[in-house]
Amino acid sequence: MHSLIGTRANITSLTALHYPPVPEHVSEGQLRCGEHTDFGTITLLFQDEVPGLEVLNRHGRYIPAPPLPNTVVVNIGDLMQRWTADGIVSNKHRVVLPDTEALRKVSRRSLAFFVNPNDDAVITCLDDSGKYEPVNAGEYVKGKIAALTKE
Ligand SMILES: O=C(O)CCC(=O)C(=O)O
Ligand SMILES: [Fe+2]
Repeated sequence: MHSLIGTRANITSLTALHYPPVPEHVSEGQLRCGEHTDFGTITLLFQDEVPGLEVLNRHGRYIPAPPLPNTVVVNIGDLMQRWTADGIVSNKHRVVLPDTEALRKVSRRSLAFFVNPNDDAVITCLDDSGKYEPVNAGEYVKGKIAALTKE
């Protein structure tokens, strides 16, 4: 399913994210990265030392996932949720602005390794429950990315 990582037939990507210092005046509720789920299989997220990442827990409350030394955050993607028929859930997450003046003055950097199945993979529920319609992985993820850039 992931055998073609590194070729044009699989859109797994390593993305370098840069959040510039926070301007002095920001709108109410301004975020560095809005609430979302990732789309593919799993995401490996490497954060620098600037906090802000939050994950939604099962009680519907956002909790911080602060940077810890030598620690990688693993987010589950939507295709993994479909594959496992909700056995593993793609968790919502977001990046908020830091509380302190000092941390607002510095950039935040992270590296996200978005792991995706091969473009031609068909993702069906592994338990044969049919809870989700089979989807073509490439079309699914590319469609979600296209919808993002339309917003
Ligand atoms: O920068 C981060 O810590 C999170 C980024 C993220 O969730 C994403 O790009 O999907
Ligand atoms: Fe994400």
